[in-house]
Amino acid sequence: RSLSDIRGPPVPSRLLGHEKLVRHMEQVGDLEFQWVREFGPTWLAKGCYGEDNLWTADPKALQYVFHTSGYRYSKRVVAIEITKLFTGQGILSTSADDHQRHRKIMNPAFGAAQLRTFLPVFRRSAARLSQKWKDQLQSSSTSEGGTLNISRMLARMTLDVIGEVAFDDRLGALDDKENELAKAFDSLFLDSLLHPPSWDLLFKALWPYLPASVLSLIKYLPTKEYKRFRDYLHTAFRTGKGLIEQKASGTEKGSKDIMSILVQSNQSEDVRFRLSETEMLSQIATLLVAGHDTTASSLTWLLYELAKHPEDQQKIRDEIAAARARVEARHDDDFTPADLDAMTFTNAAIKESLRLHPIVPTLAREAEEDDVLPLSVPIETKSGKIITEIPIPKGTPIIASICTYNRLESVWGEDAAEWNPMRFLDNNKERTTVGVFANLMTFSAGIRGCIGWRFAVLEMQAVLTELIETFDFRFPEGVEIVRLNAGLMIPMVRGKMEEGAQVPLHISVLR
Ligand code: HEM
Repeated sequence: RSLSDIRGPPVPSRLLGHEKLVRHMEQVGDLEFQWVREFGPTWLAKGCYGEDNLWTADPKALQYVFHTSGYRYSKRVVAIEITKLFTGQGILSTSADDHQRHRKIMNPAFGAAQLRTFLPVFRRSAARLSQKWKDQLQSSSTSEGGTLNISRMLARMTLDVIGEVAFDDRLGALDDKENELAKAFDSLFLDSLLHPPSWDLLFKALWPYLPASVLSLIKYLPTKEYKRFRDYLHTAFRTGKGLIEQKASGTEKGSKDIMSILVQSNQSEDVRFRLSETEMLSQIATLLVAGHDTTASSLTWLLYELAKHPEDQQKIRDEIAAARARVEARHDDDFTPADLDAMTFTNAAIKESLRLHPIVPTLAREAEEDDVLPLSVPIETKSGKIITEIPIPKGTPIIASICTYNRLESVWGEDAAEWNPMRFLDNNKERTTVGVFANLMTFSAGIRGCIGWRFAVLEMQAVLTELIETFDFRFPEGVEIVRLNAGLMIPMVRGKMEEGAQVPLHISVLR
């Protein structure tokens, strides 16, 4: 079981391997797209200190690692420890046994029936955002509209949404520039994880060898990265403490928000399997992070694509108008989840944007035991063999290139790198089924797949319909958006990186 016969790019540094190259590449996916063309969807690259990292975008391999194998491919120490810095001991940073316990208690809050009750909140919040943008446009632009950075306000709106549906709390991030949580979150990942220096990469590569007592001190390191995470966690815990006390006091009986369901679910669990208070607080920090910026970024990329493809934007607007007519004919106030699901082109556009812009571009796992990784696309080894399985030694890191899988020509066709929502309406194509949604890896797959994917899709549908009914979006001339990798994929304007995350769009009001 050696990976030495697997091909891969030449190693630029014995000490840093490909790690620095990958973490400093100009745009998400640039190197991986090139490597797939050269070596096929599975290749070998080096981590720090010469560690073998098996990269794959192969559908069968991904499904095997993330879905079929259960917990046999675990999260890596570095990923867990970094996640702990901003979510504490929540579901995202747990290992196998604990994870099962967390997931069981959280599942009831994410069922389809529960989700339906959130739709009015999504729609109300989207309408508030519309009004906010209208006010901003009125004060700053001509009758033809004006240019706004959409990413910032979308993030504040989704923060308000998660506050309301998860904790039944009005965070007020959209209206309050000084909102404490929103400020603690602003640029958190950019400040902490973008372009890490060599010392940090080498330091983190040592974490798997440090005892737990030393790892628990990492959060106190005085650099900006660790301080930002520490401040965020502190703010999230403070916000969460009051909420938990409120819910546990029983005054909230019958509440349908995520946290109330979680508290009830926890109380009805056998004492041995309950979540501790710290774990509950960590869940709040986790939901605040995982449940808002992810959806906001995905909506940002969707509006960016629609601004670049005005003909598709119009198609969506027409579809919304037809659905609106049906809603009015039955004397309803607003769309139901079924109305939103029936907008076929709109949903195809949502899927296409999630495909091209997965905001978690890579995920790492580690083989718990010796194993054989199956491939759907055979690869040629250095010695000239064509193989469809790779024997892998215990401990091998598997790096899933989600952004590459989502653009693999063998899955998506020759135009895989292009925007084409129609691909999701062409049902004749035979496809593998990877991931939890639409054959995409954007929400990951299997037992650790995104618990909130239905939530995110419904929120995207609800917000998109409001915004496309209300505004016309155009992409401004002379602007280029680049996709930076700060753990999450962040959009920035070329030449204006110092201004942080932004997507400026020209917006005019339609109604
Ligand atoms: C478009 C939006 C979203 C995307 C692209 C996304 C993506 C992901 C991905 C890739 C993972 C796996 C992470 C890993 O293995 O380390 C994940 C996990 C998770 N997501 Fe999402 N997510 C989104 C929205 C949401 C929302 C709205 C919520 C909650 C309201 C949420 C809650 C979670 C939680 C709790 C986990 C951990 C699940 C577990 O470990 O069992 N996500 N998400």
